Amino acid sequence: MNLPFDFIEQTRQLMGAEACNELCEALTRETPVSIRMNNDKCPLHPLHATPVAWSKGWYLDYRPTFTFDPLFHAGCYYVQEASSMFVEQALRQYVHEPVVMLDLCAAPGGKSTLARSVLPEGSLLVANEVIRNRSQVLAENLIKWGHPSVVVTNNDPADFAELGGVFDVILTDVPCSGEGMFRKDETAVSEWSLENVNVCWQRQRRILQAIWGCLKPNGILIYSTCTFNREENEDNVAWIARELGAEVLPIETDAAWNISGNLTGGEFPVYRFLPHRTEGEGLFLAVLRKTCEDSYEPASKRNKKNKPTDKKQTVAYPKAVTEWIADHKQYEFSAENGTITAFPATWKDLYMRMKQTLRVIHAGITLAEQKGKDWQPSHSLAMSTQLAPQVFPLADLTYEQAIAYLRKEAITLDASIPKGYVILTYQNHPLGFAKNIGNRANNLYPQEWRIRSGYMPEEVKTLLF
Ligand SMILES: C[S@@+](CC[C@H](N)C(=O)[O-])C[C@H]1O[C@@H](n2cnc3c(N)ncnc32)[C@H](O)[C@@H]1O
Repeated sequence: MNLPFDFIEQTRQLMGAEACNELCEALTRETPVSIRMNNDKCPLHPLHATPVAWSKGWYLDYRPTFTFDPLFHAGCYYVQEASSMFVEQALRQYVHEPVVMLDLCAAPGGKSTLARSVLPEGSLLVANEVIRNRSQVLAENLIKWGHPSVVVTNNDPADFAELGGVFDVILTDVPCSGEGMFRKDETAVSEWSLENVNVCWQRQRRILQAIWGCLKPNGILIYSTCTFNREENEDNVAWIARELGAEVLPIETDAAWNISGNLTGGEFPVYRFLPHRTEGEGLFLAVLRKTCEDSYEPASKRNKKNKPTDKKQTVAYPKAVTEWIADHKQYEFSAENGTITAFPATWKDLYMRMKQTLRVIHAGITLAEQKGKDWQPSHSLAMSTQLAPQVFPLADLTYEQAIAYLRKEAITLDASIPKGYVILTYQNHPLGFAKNIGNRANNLYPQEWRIRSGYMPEEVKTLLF
């Protein structure tokens, strides 16, 4: 890999010649493979793996063929590079009560799925992505993760102003110049320039400025990038503290983790993962508490004339559908435009406001979609940790059948499986629904999520337990 001359020069100035050389050498090495288990679905330890010290993640000694691992599609784990898992420490050390958290720049969903596993039960997570096709990937990953207290939106940061200062925690994992991704992503190297670093730090400030009023006074901001330069990191943290009004908070760490601190001589604590010192990609993270008292008033208070809501068609639906999830009394149900959704009742009012002001692309559990006179159970229900046991018959698939199902190919089930909607599982983990009509079963796997590759690796390495 040919690192840009200006990058080497900038890094040498920041950390000195020796550290810069070590970093550049580390950027030529193989990227470690790491995953995080979804403990709500699969609380197992992978084999041939070592724990990530600052998180509940695992480094694998081998590289599974994730696309061809049915458990990956079942949401049993997420493939995430290890440094990013440090967000877990920030949340565990500063969030102890149920909160409303916004992950503003969330796609593809690594830190959102992590946050959803770590937040105290009773919390609501709003995961947002401004780029439309990336927001679909975000929704897919959060649906597979299966937690019901999630809203996925596709909005520009400025759109959140109408909601008001409703968030206790905001994570801004901002778009950056990506120096920490150089060994993972060659385009990060080819697109890097000093001009782009300038564009990035200014864009990051605009994003922070736009969302700051949505954070409650005393709320927590987690600021992170995957780049090394000071402009996008320490300089931006100093700017947030000074211009927006915040104090920078420390995170307790273990010296053995080899995390580096502030490289600019500033007094405030920041956490840098440098690939020559820690086993992972580049990450910068800081935690701030909002000290200024200002936050946005919700739009309904600022302006009595509320935005007109979409004229959604509400329809009647069979109450039996509500029993497809466990603890259904904890949920509010709505049936709009041929889709039945269950959403945690605690957050009903906020959810209504989000539907009025934001582009919500997924929320809670999508239970069923209307097909003629029939209510067809949704994939989101199959993926949900709240799926009620014993409502649908189960059929456990062989590896070959599971891959065929995930490719959305036709499948035939054993004659003992009852007709009607069936949950197909692999190693007892739900993969999705099929409608068994006897001589064959209609494959209800979402078309857009299917495995597209016709290739089957000669040696299939899946995750080992
Ligand atoms: C570093 S990535 C997020 C990675 C993600 N947090 C994760 O852990 O999987 C930054 C994200 O910000 C989005 N983004 C780009 N421009 C943006 C903007 N102006 N405002 C908000 N987000 C933006 C990008 O599309 C990208 O998905």
